[in-house]
Amino acid sequence: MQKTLRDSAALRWLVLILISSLLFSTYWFYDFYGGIKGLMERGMGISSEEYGRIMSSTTYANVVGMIILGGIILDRWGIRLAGLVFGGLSFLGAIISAAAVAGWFGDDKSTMLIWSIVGRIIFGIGMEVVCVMVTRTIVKWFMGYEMALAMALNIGFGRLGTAMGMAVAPDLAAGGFISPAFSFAAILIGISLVFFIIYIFFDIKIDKQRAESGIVTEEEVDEEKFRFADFKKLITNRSFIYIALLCMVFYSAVFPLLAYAPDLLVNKYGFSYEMGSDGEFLIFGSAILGTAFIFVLLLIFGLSFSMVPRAFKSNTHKLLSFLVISTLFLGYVYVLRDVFSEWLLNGPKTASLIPMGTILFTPIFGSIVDKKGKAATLMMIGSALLVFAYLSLSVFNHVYLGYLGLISLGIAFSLVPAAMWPAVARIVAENRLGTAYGTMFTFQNWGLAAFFWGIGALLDFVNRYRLADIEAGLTNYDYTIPVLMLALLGVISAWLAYKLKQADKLQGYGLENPHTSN
Ligand SMILES: NCCCC[C@H](N)C(=O)NCC(=O)O
Repeated sequence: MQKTLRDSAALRWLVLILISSLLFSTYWFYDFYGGIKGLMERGMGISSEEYGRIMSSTTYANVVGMIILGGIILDRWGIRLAGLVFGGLSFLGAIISAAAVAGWFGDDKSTMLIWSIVGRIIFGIGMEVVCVMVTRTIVKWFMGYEMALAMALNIGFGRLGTAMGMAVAPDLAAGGFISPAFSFAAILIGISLVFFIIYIFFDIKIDKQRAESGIVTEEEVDEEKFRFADFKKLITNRSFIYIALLCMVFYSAVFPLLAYAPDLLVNKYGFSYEMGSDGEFLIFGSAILGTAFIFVLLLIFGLSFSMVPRAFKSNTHKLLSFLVISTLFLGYVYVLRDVFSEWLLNGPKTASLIPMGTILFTPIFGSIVDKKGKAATLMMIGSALLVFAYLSLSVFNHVYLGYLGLISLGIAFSLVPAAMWPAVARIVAENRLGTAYGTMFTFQNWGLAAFFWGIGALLDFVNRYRLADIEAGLTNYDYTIPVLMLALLGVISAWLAYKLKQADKLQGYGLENPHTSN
């Protein structure tokens, strides 16, 4: 058979970097706000409820079906045009948000708030469809090759964006000026769009080659398309309903918390927002470059731990490679010990370690699910860990219990997605997965809309008699009740995972069975 561009490993990985950069930059923009929540409140004069409203607005178009509509548009227009339009929308939304906080539309609070919301709505439309488009592109290039690895790397780039956005934003907003943090995040999306435009040349070429060699038939393309009949079938399938509800409730307990986690650590445990010079690692005199370097190395270690030993057949080689990576990792931690000990007292840096941890743990749990199965049980355990995490971070006041809570949260955030997304592939036929993910992301956005806003609103409400003192810096927000509310979501998630396990017993999708025979 005639060779195409995707038969070259180097080109496949180049394509992955070009398109995953969009995930990196859009996850960065989505999540960097958490690192500067306190600075935004002071800089824009907004309350926690208003901060929550800005975060929640990311989902407004998606709660009324924009992701599904975006999926249909993606089917009709294809990767190139849809990628440009939706990537362009996320860039436009980011520019509007950056212009809003820079005071371009007016520097009074309500103008900045309204335009920030407009920016986030437009960004949210683009971002979610970009996620679907990037996944499609990976399938196009990696089907029959290293698809699972490519998907893991892709989500790793996204998590790296989240972590770096949260950790670096306060450095960019030095002196309390939040505008540079917004402009930088918007520029990142612009750069990744340039990468996407470069990708388009490869996409045109491979489509030509595939057409010439007759690899893609019309029916094959049609198979992937969204159909309302599939949608109706999905939402009447008991197992799918439970897993979609679990997706909504679980992510509602995790993503919104990330938007408040640095502020929670600052207010509850007295962590800092801005980094002292002891915690700075400078490269060419720049703390931002230094932080970026530390995170990129963490990513490389995370991926090496989970992928290099697995690549060897013999147990001796597996063990040897694990020992070599562990030694290098310990050396890295030792050299940076002073920096890390400062980081663990800084709100944004500590919170950013949660998404970083998932890069290490998600592939490990993924391979456990492959080998041992027990997907529904693991989702129950992950949800129970959420309950522990949020009890530790709310009703108790000891900082070490707080760290333990954050670690549990990181494990839950790795365990549930690692078990959930492959489980969907067991419940739903492969050629209907696009519709299934679009539907689940829509449910997810309903939950996110409520809880991004709800945490901020509840925070203002329970602290209503102390708000003036909080603004004056005389006292701190009490996060107990808002975080306790998230513990309740953990309980509901565990119950939904249990119901999923029961439904699976009846319907026989085999969620508890291993994916591989060994
Ligand atoms: N903070 C990034 C938001 C990503 C939203 C997206 N719908 C999603 O859930 N992706 C899967 C994931 O686990 O990130």
